[in-house]
Amino acid sequence: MKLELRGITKRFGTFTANDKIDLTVESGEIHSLLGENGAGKSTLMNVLYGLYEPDEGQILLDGVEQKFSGPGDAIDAGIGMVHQHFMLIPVFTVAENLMLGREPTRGFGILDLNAARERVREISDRFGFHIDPDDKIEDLSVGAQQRVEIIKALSQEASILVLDEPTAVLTPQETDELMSIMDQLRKQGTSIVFISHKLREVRQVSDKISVIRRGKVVGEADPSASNEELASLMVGRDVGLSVNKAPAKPGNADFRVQDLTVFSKTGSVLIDKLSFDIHGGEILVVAGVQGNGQTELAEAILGLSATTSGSITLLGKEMLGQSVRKNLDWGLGFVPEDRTEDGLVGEFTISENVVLDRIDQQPFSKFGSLSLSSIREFADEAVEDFDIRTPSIETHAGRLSGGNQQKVVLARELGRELKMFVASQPTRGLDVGSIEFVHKQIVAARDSGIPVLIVSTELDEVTQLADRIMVMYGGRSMGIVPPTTTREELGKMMAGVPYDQQ
Ligand SMILES: Nc1ncnc2c1ncn2[C@@H]1O[C@H](COP(=O)(O)OP(=O)(O)OP(=O)(O)O)[C@@H](O)[C@H]1O
Repeated sequence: MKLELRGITKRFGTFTANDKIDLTVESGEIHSLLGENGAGKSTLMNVLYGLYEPDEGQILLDGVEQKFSGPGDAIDAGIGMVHQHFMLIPVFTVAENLMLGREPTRGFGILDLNAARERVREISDRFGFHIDPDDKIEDLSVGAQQRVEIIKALSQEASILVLDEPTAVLTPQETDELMSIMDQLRKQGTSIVFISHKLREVRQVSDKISVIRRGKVVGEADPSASNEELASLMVGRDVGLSVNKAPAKPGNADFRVQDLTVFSKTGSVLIDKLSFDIHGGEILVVAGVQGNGQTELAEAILGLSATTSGSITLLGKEMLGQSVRKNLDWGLGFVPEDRTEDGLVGEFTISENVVLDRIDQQPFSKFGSLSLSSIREFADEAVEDFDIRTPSIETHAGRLSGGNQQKVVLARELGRELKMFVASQPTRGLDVGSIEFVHKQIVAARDSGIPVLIVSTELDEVTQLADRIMVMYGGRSMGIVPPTTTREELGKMMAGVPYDQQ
């Protein structure tokens, strides 16, 4: 089915998020939308999916104008959307989730469980998804859950599929699988609108690329264009795609982890007698396929893990067994993996979010009362320094684009005196210009002389940012290696082969 968006304008108050956007997606075409954080990509897709009513403009499918008053209408017209945060019910099976189908208010899509099972099998076989209709969602990997979302959309006869940053949460292998699924879907005539900040993927999979900047389409790019060309078209300036940093000048081993063991609620071992240290003025990047203990390591440092043994010390002080609050007050800057769950309070304003856990401290509180001018001043600086695209510092954080939410968290955590900085997936969802900026900030934190621990699944980020790399597999370290280690060697470590046995 051919999709045409003509002159779509969407305003939020006085702010124009989409400004007369024209976009044509041919039948069986993969059309990528490229644009910096806050450019208006998700807003445009929400208009297409009936979540927002445009202030101006038309949506045409095969030349016929559509009026959507909600997602139900868009689904009926053949539009499917795979959200970044999945809409599946974890305790139900794949087939049961399909039965629930559609939007909650619209009742059931497929009423008969056997029919739903059959539908899952048929679609899964046709595209090689390897999904069993009786699998429980909570038992599936993130990649498999995403395939269930795609099955759900296809079971509703979607002929236009919107994938909004689908690879942000995937492992490299899962990303490859998704790319080949997209290719299959295209061959069978499905049109796909693909949103990603990863230029390599966009170039690999697209038939066409449209670039959006500040709410306007600023041009089309050829998939054969170089990463540098795409980046500068997107951001409007040249972007350094590699990290510029002087060699580390490591000081003392300020941060030490000794025999750290972390247990799950059910008693299984998530981290197994892990020992390593990080020197002041050094960046250690913890690499590995998601789910090998990296998240648990970050959480243990913060003070979130319930059952642990061993020790974690920063400048000689034991952190394990302390409350989160104590560890933050001691000088730990912490960026969690999931900004919307753990990093921000969506209903609070940007000003409130940048001072969140320090609101009762100097200079934000004086003699027991809040100093609104200090809070405002700090928030203005954060917005300026971190280039947070927002109508105002009084905007609710939940209203910001994904990448800009991440910048709010980073601004808060880097904007104070730190003794150590820990960040999980610090550039997830960020555009290339913002990644360049965040990497500079991380290097600056290192150069202030503190130990820095970064958890990342992006190999490019791992090798560019690290002074040393620790690869985790099955809750253990497969070795601590220099950033010059080859991708092949790192790949083997990620698959569970210790460096000294290669
Ligand atoms: N409901 C809303 N109310 C007010 N402003 C909004 C709302 N939704 C989006 N915006 C604003 O519209 C702009 C575009 O946001 P959008 O989410 O479309 O960007 P994006 O291109 O998808 O960015 P990212 O790559 O960071 O996900 C942002 O400045 C955002 O703050």
